[in-house]
Amino acid sequence: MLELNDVHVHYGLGHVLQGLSIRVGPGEVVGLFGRNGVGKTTTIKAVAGWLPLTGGDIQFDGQRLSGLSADKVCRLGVGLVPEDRRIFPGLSTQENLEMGFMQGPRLKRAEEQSRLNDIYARFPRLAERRAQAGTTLSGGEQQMLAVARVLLGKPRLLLIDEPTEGLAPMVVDELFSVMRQVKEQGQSILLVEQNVSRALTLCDRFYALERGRVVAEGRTSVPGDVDALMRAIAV
Ligand SMILES: Nc1ncnc2c1ncn2[C@@H]1O[C@H](COP(=O)(O)OP(=O)(O)OP(=O)(O)O)[C@@H](O)[C@H]1O
Repeated sequence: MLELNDVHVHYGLGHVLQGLSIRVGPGEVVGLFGRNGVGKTTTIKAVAGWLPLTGGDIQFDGQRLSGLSADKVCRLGVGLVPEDRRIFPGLSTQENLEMGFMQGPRLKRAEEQSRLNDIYARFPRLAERRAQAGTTLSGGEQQMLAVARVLLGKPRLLLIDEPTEGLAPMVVDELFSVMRQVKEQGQSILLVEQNVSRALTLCDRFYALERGRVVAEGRTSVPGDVDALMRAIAV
């Protein structure tokens, strides 16, 4: 479904992704792990069309993503939940959610309403706070809002960057349960997460990165693969 082939990304002279090749299959949850600064966020941003490639290519369902704008990538069914959540100041929770419709194909008002109702049923705390300014929600609620906003567009692939960073254990549980539901509905996820052991309970497969390249990969169901991952990312 998603395929990165020999991808290179530079920030000026900094060669951050140095020939990265990974893939995500339909319905799969794939973890991207590694120490700070190895290029995980850069990978997510490159897929989402936020950063240009300096080499290689990215395919999604047989279509070339590299070179497309972030907007076009989104319309093809790739939803990004960025690390910094991007809650719009001055907008209510509901208005923040509705921004999720701006990026996808144009929908009839009735379809938008029905998707909003589904989201509020799944995220009752957002329903209770629909009129509250998005930036005044708690960290956990803001993260739920960022995930819910992307889910409104019904992407086939979600890119989720460190969703649980700085959140209380109960909120982390909730987020993992939301991601599990997403998986059960057949949507794919490429997940960057510092809480590796927790992420492994959700992921089907994983990659470990080191200096912008894959140094280990495998399946969570294979203990030897997990051991190799843990060795690769040990500090
Ligand atoms: N806008 C930028 N300009 C210059 N260098 C950057 C920029 N963004 C990231 N980098 C550098 O690129 C490298 C990879 O960063 P990236 O954010 O992809 O790492 P990461 O694996 O996601 O790390 P972390 O776990 O700390 O978020 C780092 O050395 C970082 O300092």
